[in-house]
Amino acid sequence: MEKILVLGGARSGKSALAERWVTELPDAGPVTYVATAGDRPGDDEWAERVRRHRARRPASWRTLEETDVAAVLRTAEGTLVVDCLSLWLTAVLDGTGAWEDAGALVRVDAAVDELIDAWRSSRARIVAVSNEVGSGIVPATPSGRLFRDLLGTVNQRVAADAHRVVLCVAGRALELPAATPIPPASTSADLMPPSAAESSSVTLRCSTTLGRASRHAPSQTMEGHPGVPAPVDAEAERAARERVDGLAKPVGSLGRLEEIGVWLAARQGSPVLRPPARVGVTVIAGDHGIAELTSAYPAAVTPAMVRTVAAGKAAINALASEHGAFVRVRDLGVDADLGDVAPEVTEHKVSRGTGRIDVEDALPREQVRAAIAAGRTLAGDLSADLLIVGDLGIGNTTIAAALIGSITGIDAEKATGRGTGIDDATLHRKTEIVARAIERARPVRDEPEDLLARIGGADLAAMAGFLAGAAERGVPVLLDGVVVTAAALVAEAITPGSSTWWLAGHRSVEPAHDAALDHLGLEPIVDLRMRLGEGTGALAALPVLRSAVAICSRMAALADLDLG
Ligand SMILES: Cc1cc2ncn([C@H]3O[C@H](COP(=O)(O)O)[C@@H](O)[C@H]3O)c2cc1C
Ligand SMILES: O=C(O)c1cccnc1
Repeated sequence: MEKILVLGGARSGKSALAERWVTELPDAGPVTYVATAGDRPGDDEWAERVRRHRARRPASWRTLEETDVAAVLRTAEGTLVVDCLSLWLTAVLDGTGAWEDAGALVRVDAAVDELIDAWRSSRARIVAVSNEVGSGIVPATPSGRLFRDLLGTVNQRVAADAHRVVLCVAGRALELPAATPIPPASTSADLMPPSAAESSSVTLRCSTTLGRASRHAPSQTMEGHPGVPAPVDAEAERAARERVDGLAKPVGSLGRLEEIGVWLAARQGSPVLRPPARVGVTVIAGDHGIAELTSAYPAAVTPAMVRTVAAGKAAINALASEHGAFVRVRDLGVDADLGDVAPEVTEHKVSRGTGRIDVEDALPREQVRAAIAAGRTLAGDLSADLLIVGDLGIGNTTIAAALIGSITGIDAEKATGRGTGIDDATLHRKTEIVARAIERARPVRDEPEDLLARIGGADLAAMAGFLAGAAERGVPVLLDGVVVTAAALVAEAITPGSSTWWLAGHRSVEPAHDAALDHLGLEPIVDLRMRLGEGTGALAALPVLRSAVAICSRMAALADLDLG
């Protein structure tokens, strides 16, 4: 059920807001108010505060004075207001003696882990209130500093698993955006947009106070089974459809947004949608033997663009920083030495370029296998709850056309496009090369590894492994353009049924794209006449996906309209 975190300073209006929300809920069911304040014998002012709070609440609410919040969350049904996590933390510090004894911090850690676990798994709808205490100057006392740091971390961890987080200031609520440009402690620094780089050391330091400040999406903690896509939650899908149909609008009037919302609910495993909190873009680069014959640009652009993505200055970086996604780039098969960019950029490199696919194999089968495995690893080593993979490599639209032609059966004339913008003579040559590649691949068109060895490349193989790996782990993917969708066709052959975890982000100008999408039964979300790759078309669709989540999670029910 829905989890909401309300943050704010003292007297910001946070408790009143939480209570008002719950009072106004049409389907709150039985409401339990969990007061974590505890007694303060002999403190009359405190007793008066508690009395005032109580008087404000509806008489039908049950009040539970309880500091073991985790136990309450585990067994609760209906709706809970937990007020507040800061007093709960105070009680934990009191109970463990951790104010003075640093050795007792492990027990605080354990209590926080337990709370987070209960928050995540609780069947109740929960509105939790907590203090935002980090804005002032550094407290003068060690206990003040300890409390401030611990509470900041608790708030981060609770927020990471909340459907909504709001910040109250002066009695007004500010809805906090879902995506936070802060990488989890476990991932490498190359996921940061440049603007976040300065604050990263602070972030990582804070997040280790309690071991882990952010969680992996549940599906990410599962290894996944090679060759088998994770199941989707049909019951969540049915319940989400029913919920969406019952919102304050004519049935079906929000069109594709409704479909996307229901699709995502089935993959998140809950009819109550959560906006994607961490969107990870992995750009996979490689060179191709045919490039000089079929592209408008020289192959030297590939390594140059890898550097540009790593520097945060490519189109994909611009879109990602605008829409709260992280970008990393990996060289799987660039025909240049990129070891100096950053060690992780070449961590999975398997080749330098490929053979000319019209006359020879692209690469040996062992390299294909290694690249597929690398792709699977890359899909699993991010704590992202929405994945995007992008392509980078001069000549790669030729490879895409050949793969799409081989798998879907469309001929080279239909499959071949102008890529980066080639002239008629180059288009003619490219079409012949694609036709010869399709011919060479005919005997192995149903064998993904052999097909990639003949007419693919390390980058395409890694993208295919990535897309299969995401489906095996149960992480939704937004597909990009023609190159990524060519890899998706291969991934569907590696792990049949993978496409159930993918949404087509956009429709590329490249002619083979439509055939590939049709083959997969996918309908693109946007058509902006884009033809770049890098993952840009997928990111162009991300705001639409967020819109779908917004309508599905924030609207009133039709049944609650006051028709006089
Ligand atoms: C500066 C530049 C940046 C790019 N970013 C992606 N691509 C895209 O265009 C290339 C594929 O088109 P073709 O098959 O015609 O070579 C790939 O690098 C692809 O990622 C780029 C291309 C260029 C020139
Ligand atoms: O659709 C794509 O992915 C694409 C199109 C042209 C050039 N590079 C990529």
